[in-house]
Amino acid sequence: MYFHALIPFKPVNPKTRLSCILNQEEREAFARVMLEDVIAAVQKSGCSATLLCTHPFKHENALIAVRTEPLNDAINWALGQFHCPALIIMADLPLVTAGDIQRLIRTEKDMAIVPGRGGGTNIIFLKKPRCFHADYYGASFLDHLRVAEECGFSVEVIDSFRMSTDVDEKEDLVEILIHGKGRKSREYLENSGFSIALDEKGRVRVQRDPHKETL
Ligand SMILES: Nc1nc2c(ncn2[C@@H]2O[C@H](COP(=O)(O)OP(=O)(O)OP(=O)(O)O)[C@@H](O)[C@H]2O)c(=O)[nH]1
Ligand SMILES: C[C@H](OP(=O)(O)O)C(=O)O
Repeated sequence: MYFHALIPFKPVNPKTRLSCILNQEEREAFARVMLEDVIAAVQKSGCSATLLCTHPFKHENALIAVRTEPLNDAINWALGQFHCPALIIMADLPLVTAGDIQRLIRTEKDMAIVPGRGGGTNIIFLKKPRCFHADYYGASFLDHLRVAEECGFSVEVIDSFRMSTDVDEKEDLVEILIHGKGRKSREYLENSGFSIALDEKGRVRVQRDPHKETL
């Protein structure tokens, strides 16, 4: 089945929670390569991509809508335009695969949802998007379940390591370095001097080659 994927994307000064290890130029480049990984998976799954961007942006494989309002307002504007099922997928999920996306769009329920760690929402598939409204930030996963209930939707919650791994904090980079084989995001991190190391308690963490640090 062929569906439309809506990908919110902030190209300017994104991923501020990574400011401790990446400067603004690097965060913008890193956000773009994560987006590339997401678009590649979306396209391979047979879906088309529309980027809902805060600023003007170009991509050869995606339609662009520039919306300057806050995230939820921008998504809710877009949902109102849909006459067919829609996928909302965040741009910071570089481990996602085409098979993962197909798993969502094949749901027999009215809605499929993938939680992010810490209470967030990483992906939503909606058969009737016009009835729904987005409520991202905070414990958005619980909020989206509540909205689904108000809409009378049946819901499938999808448990998936790859889809639940959103990249917000420094610690999340470990997952890309370990599980991101073939991903542009992993290549970017490796070329920027990142690698994994063990801390004194034996936990895996990221480290950066001081010669490639720019902060
Ligand atoms: N259209 C739109 N997309 C947004 C906006 N804010 C964030 N996004 C996108 O929404 C997704 C999830 O956002 P966050 O994880 O908070 O990303 P972020 O705002 O770049 O990161 P932080 O500055 O660390 O909060 C990512 O795909 C972002 O690119 C916004 O105001 N409008
Ligand atoms: C947009 C927000 O992302 P987070 O800040 O949890 O990564 C959410 O999932 O509600």
